Amino acid sequence: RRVRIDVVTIFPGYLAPLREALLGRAIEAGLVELGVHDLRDWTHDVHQAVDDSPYGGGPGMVMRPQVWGEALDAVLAAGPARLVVPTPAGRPFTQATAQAWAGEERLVFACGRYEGIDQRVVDSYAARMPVDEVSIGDYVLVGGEVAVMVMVEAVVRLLPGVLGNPVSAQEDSFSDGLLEGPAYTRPVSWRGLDVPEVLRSGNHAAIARWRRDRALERTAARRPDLLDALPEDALDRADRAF
Ligand SMILES: N#Cc1c(-c2ccc3ccn(Cc4cccnc4)c3c2)n[nH]c1N
Repeated sequence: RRVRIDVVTIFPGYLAPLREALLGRAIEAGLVELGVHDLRDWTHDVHQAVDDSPYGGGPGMVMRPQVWGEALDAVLAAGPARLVVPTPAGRPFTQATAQAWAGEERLVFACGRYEGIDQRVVDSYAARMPVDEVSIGDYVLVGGEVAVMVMVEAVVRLLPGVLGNPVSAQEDSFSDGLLEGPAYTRPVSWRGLDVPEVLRSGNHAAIARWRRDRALERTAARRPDLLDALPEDALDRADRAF
């Protein structure tokens, strides 16, 4: 099964890193097909204008619907797809979102800039296909390109054959609802700091318990919201010490 990913942007060069390393190999292996399109290819004026002033006033500029409509009609002509529009006002993009999208045949990402894209673009396509307005986090970026890089990486790593060691969905970090605990490798002592004894004990039950305790401790300290979101039966008696 292969996934076709198309990205429309006024900065196609911004997406070049997608063709490096792991994702680049997935593309070469034919697991992923990636198309990056310059939105300005669908302008017709000498200035290649893609933005205009916002109705109702306010700061900045808004991206014009006509150009986006022609670009997306052209890209979507290749077949049905899920349209993804990154925006600070989007629903949170989570591991669950990545899991869901990993099952799609085609994803088309519309990267906005300025203050975003005229809302009628989303509204007009939402009438005929799944359209997701998503945000990768509670901070403000200048455009959607970085968000698309994040989302494409999170999705493509889930595709069979992409990762060398295919972590199963339930083993993936965040899948048990807790943060990953600390990791260690050689040397056993480094700048006066030693690897925790238990990890070298060979006692796999003790190691599993220690790792769970560290994950619970870290989650309670850094992401208490994740603890609150755990299903009732997720924490056993030993877990409740945290
Ligand atoms: N996903 C995501 C995002 C974005 C994001 C995404 C697309 C666009 C297109 C334009 N802008 C700039 C902009 C627009 C409106 C207000 N403020 C800034 C973007 C920001 N910012 N932060 C995130 N987590």
